[in-house]
Amino acid sequence: MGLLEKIYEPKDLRRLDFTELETLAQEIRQKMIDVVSKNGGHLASNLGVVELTLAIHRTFDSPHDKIVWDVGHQTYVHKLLTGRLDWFSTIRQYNGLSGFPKRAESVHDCFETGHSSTSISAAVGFAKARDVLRENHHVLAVIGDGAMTGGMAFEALNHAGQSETNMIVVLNDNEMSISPNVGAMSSYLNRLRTDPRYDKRKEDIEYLLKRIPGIGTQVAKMVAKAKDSLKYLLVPGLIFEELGFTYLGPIDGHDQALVEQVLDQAKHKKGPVLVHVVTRKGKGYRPAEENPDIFHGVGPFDTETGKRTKISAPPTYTTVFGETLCALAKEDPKIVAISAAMPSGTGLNVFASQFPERFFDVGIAEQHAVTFAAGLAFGALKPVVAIYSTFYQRAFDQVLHDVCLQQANVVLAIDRAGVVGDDGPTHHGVFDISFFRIMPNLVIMAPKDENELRHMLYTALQYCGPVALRYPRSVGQGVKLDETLMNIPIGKAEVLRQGKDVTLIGIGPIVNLCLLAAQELRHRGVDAAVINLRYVNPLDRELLIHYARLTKHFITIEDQVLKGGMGSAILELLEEEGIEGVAFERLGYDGFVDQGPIPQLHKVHGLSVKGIMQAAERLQLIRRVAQS
Ligand SMILES: Cc1ncc(C[n+]2csc(CCOP(=O)(O)OP(=O)(O)O)c2C)c(N)n1
Ligand SMILES: CC(=O)[C@@H](O)[C@H](O)COP(=O)(O)O
Ligand SMILES: [Mg+2]
Repeated sequence: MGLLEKIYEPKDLRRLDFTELETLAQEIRQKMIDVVSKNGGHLASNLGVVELTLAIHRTFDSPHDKIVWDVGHQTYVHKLLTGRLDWFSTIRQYNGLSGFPKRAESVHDCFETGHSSTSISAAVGFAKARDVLRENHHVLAVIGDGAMTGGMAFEALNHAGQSETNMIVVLNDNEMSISPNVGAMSSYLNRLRTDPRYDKRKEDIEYLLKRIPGIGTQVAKMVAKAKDSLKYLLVPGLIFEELGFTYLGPIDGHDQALVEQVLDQAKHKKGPVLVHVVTRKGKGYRPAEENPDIFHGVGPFDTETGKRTKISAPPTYTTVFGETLCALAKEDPKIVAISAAMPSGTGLNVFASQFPERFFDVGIAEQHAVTFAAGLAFGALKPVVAIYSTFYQRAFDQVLHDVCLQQANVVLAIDRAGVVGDDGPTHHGVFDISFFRIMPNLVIMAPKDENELRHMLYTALQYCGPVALRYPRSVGQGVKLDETLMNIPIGKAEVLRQGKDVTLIGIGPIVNLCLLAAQELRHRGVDAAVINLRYVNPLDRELLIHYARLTKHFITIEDQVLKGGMGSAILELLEEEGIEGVAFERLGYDGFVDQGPIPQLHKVHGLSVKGIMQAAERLQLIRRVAQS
């Protein structure tokens, strides 16, 4: 039995000495490497916080003390130390342990995350609640340097610094977001990390003071006590100090004893404290240390070599998007691209290397990314902002107020639209049609395959006004890619199959299921039309009205929540047109969706041929479909 098996709750850690802790840290790293090599997951970030997490749990008393993790992708160590070792092998799997903090999973997960830069706000909330209720516990936010680039983090620092409440922000600085970290704050942290003057000057000043005849030693002692004022002497203008925080650091986050010592110091200070901890992303596993970006969120891999299992598959939508954008940008020098800290995830890394002056990584700042794009557009450029669907939720008002209201020529590329798989409910991109569809002036399109994606991107860049283009996380359909790109008329759907008994309508690649279902229905004597809607806004009103009158039965399917989605848009259209008597079935999600493999999630939620057949049965077009 290893040491890890003997840790049932965090307090078990407190009886270990530093040699045992070193052994435990190794066991934790091995466990994470083994499990993530099978399930996939956020390995590098977790390897980097082993000593830090041990130190936090040894210094503080969770769940009495509140530990709020930012993003939450680095909570595997925390999970292993808080009674979840037995389920750890199920992490990120269907019905398994979540890859992020989950309140329902443990009392030690006091706040759920997945989206970045929320931890300080939540921690101020916990701290203020404690103050109001006159309770007595510690509150910590653990935030990475990447997450610290997000606007919410600055808003919360601003609030916390003035509030004078007791709370601790642990800044885990590994110089990395998913890719190398960007921005002025990152440069500032780098200056703090690398400034040799801090320790040197402190020693020099103490030495000089001690040499003042008669009173030197006394003064040196007084100054050493007044550490904060000494620090002002040494590192003037520390941003965090100016904001009202006591700044402690930078310290080596892999020095177990030192981290514990400084956290303990922070614990006894009054008011907000920021502890700046320097760690190495991927620490302890060479492939991850060498490629922290690849091992940020990694699929299954060989633990010996760190190599991913290669499966031959068509290119992903993301890859086709990135390559098509580069091809178009070669011809048009006005095209520029913007990423919010995800150049490789969005396929814009290729653009970044080909057109470095025309590429902008703004950090984890989706709101800024969108308004910045509006500014670029009014400055006569053609900006393409590529953000995951789930992270566009952050930029709702910027799209509405800064892009749509002013009709800015901005292309909003919505990557990871639809369910995304193992990251689960925090990351599924299943709301964007609903929240974008209500925005006046916004054209919304989604391709049925990667070839259509290319034409749509071309169309979006030709169009005058805001366009949103949504596509999923998955690999493409493996179709041939046309060399010459063409405009797809705005608001025109595509009839994939004629039919007179029922109309199956889909948007995005999920529409391909309708073709398969139409064949099945044919065997059952039902003649189904299939429409690739292409545009949710504007709708192809004429075509939809024609098929409503002809078939009188509609089945819609979308990789999206039902409320406010594509099916809802068509229902609204029928109502507006006063068309009655159309029997309607909508397939999509009803609320948050669990984690799990994408095909399984589709199946569970009826986004399948069987699901369409069952819908046809409910419409009484066919008799009962066999249950399996
Ligand atoms: C709002 C939002 N945008 C983008 C992301 C994607 N994302 C997840 S982790 C991450 C990098 C975080 O870097 P950091 O906080 O430094 O943590 P590290 O992985 O380095 O430990 C990004 C960009 C996100 N989770 N939330
Ligand atoms: C934690 C986080 O938000 C990202 O790391 C996300 O998991 C990336 O998802 P993809 O794997 O789809 O790029
Ligand atoms: Mg980081």
